[in-house]
Amino acid sequence: MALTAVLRLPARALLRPWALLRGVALGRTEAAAGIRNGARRFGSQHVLVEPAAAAGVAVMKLRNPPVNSLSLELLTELVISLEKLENDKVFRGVILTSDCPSVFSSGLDLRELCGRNPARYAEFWKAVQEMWLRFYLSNLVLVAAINGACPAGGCLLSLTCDYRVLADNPKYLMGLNETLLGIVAPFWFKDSIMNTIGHRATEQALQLGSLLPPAEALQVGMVDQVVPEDQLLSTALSVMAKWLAVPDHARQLTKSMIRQATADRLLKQRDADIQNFVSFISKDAIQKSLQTYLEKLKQKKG
Ligand SMILES: CCCCC/C=C\CCCC/C=C/C(=O)SCCNC(=O)CCNC(=O)[C@H](O)C(C)(C)COP(=O)(O)OP(=O)(O)OC[C@H]1O[C@@H](n2cnc3c(N)ncnc32)[C@H](O)[C@@H]1OP(=O)(O)O
Repeated sequence: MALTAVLRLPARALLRPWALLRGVALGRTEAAAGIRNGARRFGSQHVLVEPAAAAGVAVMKLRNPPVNSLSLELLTELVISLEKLENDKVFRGVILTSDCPSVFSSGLDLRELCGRNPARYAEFWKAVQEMWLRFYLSNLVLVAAINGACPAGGCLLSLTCDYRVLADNPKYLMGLNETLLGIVAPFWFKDSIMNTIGHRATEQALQLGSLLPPAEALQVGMVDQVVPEDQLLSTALSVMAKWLAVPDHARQLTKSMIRQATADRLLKQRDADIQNFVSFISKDAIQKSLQTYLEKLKQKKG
């Protein structure tokens, strides 16, 4: 970026060099680098963050086409983006949504679970843990505006949020379907859903690997609201306004009081959980199941 262009930027942009550096790294223009109508905007390859119409609110969009599978890169960028927002005192709430048509997130990237070496599995699982811990314990208000299918790890990501709004479309199925892939959702996936929909509903949803359409997701409490697709963002903003009307310190301490014990269960055994994952996913039978599932997904089109 030329010096003259830098000098034309508002002073507050210069106080946040990461926003500029990101723009420079991506070779973008001044507007795309983060300054549009006086509002900051930043992005990485797979996560786009822009200020919402409401003060103090950012919209974080997943953009890993075609289906926002949670690769190591996307998971890492999600955590970095959230951290930037948490460190920027301007922001108090984030609306999490998808930039890919009709899919919120297809869950963990199956290519990360197949045919890799143990070190890579361990690195990937650490990133999944990190994403969950950082989003689950974030002191920002997180509202998921779910604008597409939301299976497995995608559902987990939405469960870290304080509130979920789902667009009303029968194709937007949601749930933890791990058992249908022949794999097992770890205890902290189970804790996330059980804290949301309760014990009995979890017994069914998790064992059956249920993917629920909007009306059923609402009925069981997996989402808090189902709205027509064209009202998704405005609803998320209204919800956000209600949550932001509460003083931050009181809400944050309350959130932590409710969620910390669940997070601590993982924090106390992160390494063991990684080892468990690596040995489970490396088994021949599990690899076979996953390969078959991936093949079926690919054949679906043909
Ligand atoms: C007792 C000890 C326990 C220890 C536990 C240890 C480990 C296990 C835990 C692991 C937890 C795993 C969590 C996960 O998240 S696994 C991922 C599960 N995800 C799914 O089942 C969703 C699969 N995808 C779909 O159902 C659909 O793709 C869709 C999201 C509904 C979108 O449908 P559509 O728009 O029709 O797109 P396509 O199906 O045509 O897909 C387009 C291409 O994307 C590829 N794809 C889809 N999903 C994934 C994925 N998750 N990862 C990688 N790639 C994916 C698909 O194959 C197509 O590829 P192509 O264009 O090359 O054919």
